[in-house]
Amino acid sequence: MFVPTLMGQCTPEQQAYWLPRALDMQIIGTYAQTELGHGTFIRGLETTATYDPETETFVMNSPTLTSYKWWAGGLAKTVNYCIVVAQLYTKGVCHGTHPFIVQIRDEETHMPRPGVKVGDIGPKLGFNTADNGYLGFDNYRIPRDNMMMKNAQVLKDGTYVKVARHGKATYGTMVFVRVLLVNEAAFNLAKACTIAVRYSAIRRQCSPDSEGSELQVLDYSTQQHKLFICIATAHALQLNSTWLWKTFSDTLAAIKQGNVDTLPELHALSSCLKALSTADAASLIEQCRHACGGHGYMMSSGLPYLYAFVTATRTYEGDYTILLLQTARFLVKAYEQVEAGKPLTPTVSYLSQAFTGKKLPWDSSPDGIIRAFQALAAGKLSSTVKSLRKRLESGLSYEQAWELSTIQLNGAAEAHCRAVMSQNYKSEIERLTVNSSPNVKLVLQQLYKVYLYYWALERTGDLLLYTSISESDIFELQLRYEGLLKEIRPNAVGIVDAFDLRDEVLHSALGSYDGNVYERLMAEAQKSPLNAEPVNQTFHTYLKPMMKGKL
Ligand SMILES: CCCCCCCC/C=C\CCC/C=C/C(=O)SCCNC(=O)CCNC(=O)[C@H](O)C(C)(C)COP(=O)(O)OP(=O)(O)OC[C@H]1O[C@@H](n2cnc3c(N)ncnc32)[C@H](O)[C@@H]1OP(=O)(O)O
Ligand SMILES: Cc1cc2nc3c(=O)[nH]c(=O)nc-3n(C[C@H](O)[C@H](O)[C@H](O)COP(=O)(O)OP(=O)(O)OC[C@H]3O[C@@H](n4cnc5c(N)ncnc54)[C@H](O)[C@@H]3O)c2cc1C
Repeated sequence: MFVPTLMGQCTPEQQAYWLPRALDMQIIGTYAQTELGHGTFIRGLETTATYDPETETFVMNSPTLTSYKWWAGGLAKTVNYCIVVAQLYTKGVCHGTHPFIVQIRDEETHMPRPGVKVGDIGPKLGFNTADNGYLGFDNYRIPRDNMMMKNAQVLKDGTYVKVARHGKATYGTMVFVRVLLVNEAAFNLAKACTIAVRYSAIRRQCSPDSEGSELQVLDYSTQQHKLFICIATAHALQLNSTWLWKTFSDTLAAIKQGNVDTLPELHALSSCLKALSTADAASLIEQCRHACGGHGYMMSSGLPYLYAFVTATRTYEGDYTILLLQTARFLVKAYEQVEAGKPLTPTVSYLSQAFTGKKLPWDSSPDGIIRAFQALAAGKLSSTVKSLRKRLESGLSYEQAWELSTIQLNGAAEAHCRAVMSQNYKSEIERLTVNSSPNVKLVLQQLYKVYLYYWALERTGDLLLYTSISESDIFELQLRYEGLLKEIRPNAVGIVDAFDLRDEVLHSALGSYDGNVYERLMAEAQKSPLNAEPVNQTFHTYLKPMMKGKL
């Protein structure tokens, strides 16, 4: 995050100075925004940067314990520089949060600079290869030029000058990383389902009849139900990630031309896609672990590490709930635009035909299901706006009405995101397979149908509310879904092999390409320190005395 922020928040002159040093690893930096007391609420950050025109410096200070920077990766022992997000004060006026480049350690000795308190925040659920740290300032001075001045400046005399064309320019790095995290979610879910599907092809357990041999667990419908949605979702996230990256790049290009019109939609998309992709990936990686029984619980399976790494992405770079609420803000505005007969931006254009007051006729084709997801999202949004307005009419303020409606707002945002993801998934597969062989087309179509049927069956309650789907339609869809799993089974291992993930990347005794699971599990077990000697010394110091009643 250090380099992208230098690129996004520095003037060209500042980039010319800092970027080569960062890219050359002469300086190592991190992005320190979150504090002990605040992560989500950026406007509530307490670290201060007060400009002193006498010395043309900013005085960095941590006025409270809760103002200590907390969490930044590499902060504890690795970095010697930080991008610090602090409340900017000049001429006695606070201008809100701004980014500053702050040296925290000596470039030669690596000792913390005087006035800087820095350390490690301690063990975490995962991510323990990163030294996430804390950072406090005691009236620590930095040169005026260390304020990142692309979007705002403080002149030598302390005059504050706003440069950015849009109010949230300083939030740009977060949008960039959120876009990257959708790809990260896809990549890690692909690893987990490669491990689980390969292992499920090796593992034999239970024989349906006394004479027969034990079945590959991948043959069981319940195992296919656990795992094939994981494969389908890995593809869905990858294709949405590529689509979102293009949307991001187009928006950035437009902003460079002075046009910020598409930024609100990008913020809404990056927020909900980051939220859903990281949450789906984390829960499906856990599902892959469930599918591998006891051996899935071994660190040597690679699955606990993947889960611990990915579940953090649901929180950092914007908590799941918070980001969905950002998307909901955008959706409520879109609803008002429909009412006013105004044009809509592409990803919410389906709303213009949605509020008919009638249930959408159920159509179980892939396009029909995508339309149903859109109807579901529109229905939830409409119901949410109705709740908001009912609360406003009761005399509540907008903030109070909004807060009371946030559960529904999040539901509407999640439904919208599912509809967008489903639409992108199908259309990207069709675009990319135009010249593919019939077999490749068939397999990829089967996978997006798994995704559509799975989520339709997960949302039958909502579909009954907003479409004409009947009990028998649901019964038929369930049968069709279960039949589709059986069609995919023969290709399942080939499909995960196609992720082309090397053993060194999988780090898994269960998922290695050669399938020698049991030999690898035993080999990993031998590495346990407890196997260094036949009798551990704790027998003599604890067990034996206890057995003799001497403890
Ligand atoms: C090479 C591959 C690598 C990939 C990486 C994988 C490995 C990564 C490994 C480790 C990395 C971990 C690093 C983690 C870093 C962090 O976690 S950094 C800290 C992240 N923190 C957050 O995300 C905080 C979340 N909070 C916020 O973003 C904001 O507080 C907020 C919730 C958006 C609220 O902001 P605010 O109160 O200022 O604004 P609002 O009043 O809600 O909205 C005002 C209007 O502004 C619009 N808005 C808000 N944010 C943005 C934005 N980012 N872009 C554009 N517009 C934005 C918002 O829509 C409102 O507009 P409106 O008034 O028109 O509705
Ligand atoms: C592994 C990891 C790495 C990280 N790396 C960095 C880094 O490099 N740099 C950095 O600056 N930060 C980093 N962070 C911090 C991260 O950005 C924050 O943890 C994240 O933004 C969430 O903020 P928080 O922890 O204060 O949680 P909070 O915002 O306190 O959330 C706690 C709970 O309150 C809820 N909540 C909060 N506000 C609202 C609201 N308005 N409405 C409804 N519910 C609400 C949340 O949904 C959540 O359920 C990292 C975090 C992790 C886990």
